[in-house]
Amino acid sequence: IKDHDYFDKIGLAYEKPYPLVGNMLDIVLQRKPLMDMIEPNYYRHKKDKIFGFFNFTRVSYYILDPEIIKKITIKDFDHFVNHSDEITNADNVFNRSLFALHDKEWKDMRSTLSPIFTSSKMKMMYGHLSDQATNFVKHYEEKAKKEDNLIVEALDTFARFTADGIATSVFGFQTDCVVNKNSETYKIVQKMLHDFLGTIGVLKTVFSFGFPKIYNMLGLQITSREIYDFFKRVVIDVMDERDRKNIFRPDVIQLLLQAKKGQLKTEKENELNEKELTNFAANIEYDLGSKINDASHFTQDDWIAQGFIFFFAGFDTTSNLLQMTCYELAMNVDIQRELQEEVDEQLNLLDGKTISYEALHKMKFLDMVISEALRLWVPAPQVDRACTKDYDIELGNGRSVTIKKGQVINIPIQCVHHDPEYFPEPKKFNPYRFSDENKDSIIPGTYLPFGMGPRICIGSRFALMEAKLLMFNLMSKFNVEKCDKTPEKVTYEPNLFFRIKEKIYLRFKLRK
Ligand code: HEM
Repeated sequence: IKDHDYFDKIGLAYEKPYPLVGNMLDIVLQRKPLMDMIEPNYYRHKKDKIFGFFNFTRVSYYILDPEIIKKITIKDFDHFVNHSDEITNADNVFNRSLFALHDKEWKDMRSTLSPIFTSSKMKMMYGHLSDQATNFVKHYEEKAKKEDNLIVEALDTFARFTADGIATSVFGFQTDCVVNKNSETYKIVQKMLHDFLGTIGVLKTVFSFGFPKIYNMLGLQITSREIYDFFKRVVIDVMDERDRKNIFRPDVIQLLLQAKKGQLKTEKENELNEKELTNFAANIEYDLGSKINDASHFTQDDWIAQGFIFFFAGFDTTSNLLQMTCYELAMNVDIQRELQEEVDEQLNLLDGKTISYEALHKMKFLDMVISEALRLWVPAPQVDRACTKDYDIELGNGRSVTIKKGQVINIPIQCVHHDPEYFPEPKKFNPYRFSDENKDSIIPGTYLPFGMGPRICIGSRFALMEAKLLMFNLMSKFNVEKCDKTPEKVTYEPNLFFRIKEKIYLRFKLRK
């Protein structure tokens, strides 16, 4: 309770804390999902623009105002360069990943990696993902021919597709997660998630947060040896082999190898004209002014950590996006028909060929559907920043607050996305919010499914390409329908992780 009078002293509205657990009682008792717990506070304090919050014993803040969100993430980014280390400190692999790196180390790594995720590089990897999406649909076509009533469990189905997609286009190896129920790779991917999100992982994280010194003294870790060895094999051993044998394959490992040698650059002249592509939710990569040509100071473990984070950050998020897009299409049949009309128009133009990167990214309704799914069911409903230099926020009417170095601010993305002031009838799935006529009226700072500013998700283009390819192929052959087991209402698990509680079953019905 040491700091419980902190917000009274600085004159800021806050939520009354309990000893030790602060404002996290509902989470500790597993009574509510994090964002359900935050939402009433969001509306209670909205006019204050910011409120104080006790993350267990630590003083932190929730930022509610879009203008302040923009300032913190973009204009005054140099005060908020890092994510908090509350979770990342518990694990040596996560801790060296781009998500967790701090200050100059982050800037160097981000500058080194960002050329991997430009549109020209996405186009280079496109073929692998396109093959995965076609194979996925072929597999289910075969199944549907045998089973008239083909019911799938959405998360597992799309997680298998996402795992195969990342394995081939990031790591350069073919996996069998979609076609083989007992796939070894899929077991490893599930173990990776379980290490972090299972009970033991959560207890370790909470312990490391409360007692960091004892945690380190005991040499505890979250990533198991098996997962570390897996990423060592698929990152380091493959890079070494390619280097030795001079093998080239268009995937992220190839680009990492180039980055490691300091040879990777963004070639502006080869980039596609983003304005001609519809990718509303995609990131703008900021110029960090750090030109890294020599990446030799990064260690083997640094490269393993980047391979790990590409899988960890990209896998569950994209699977969830696909699950919730299909769920909404099953519940909103008119929207599904409209999407299929757009898909069919493209199919007519293609005359049996596969769709190109450009054509896929010019499909406006597909982009509207995905953008809306990301608004309503944002896969990462909250992001944070640690304050690196004291920062004053003007709150109006002569009020201000100073965020101190080391304190953490949270941005409740889901609350902003669900606020009727910014998105009328917020719980309604309405892709027209993102039509050409409407999208300019979206207030900057109120739509941020991939975060915002220089620290925005580096993989947004990859995720959108993967999701669009799957949806295009799926909609061309199947109607996605609700069945007896489809839940009418979907909620999140009552904990810190943003995972859907209900299993969502859907019917894949072959189109006539
Ligand atoms: C629908 C899919 C995805 C969503 C919604 C998502 C969302 C996010 C969000 C909200 C952040 C934090 C941004 C911030 O703090 O402002 C983030 C960071 C990150 N994401 Fe994603 N992500 C997705 C897919 C991916 C994929 C496919 C990859 C890799 C291939 C990826 C790699 C990363 C990395 C490395 C970071 C840390 C970036 C940094 O700190 O510089 N994500 N993501």
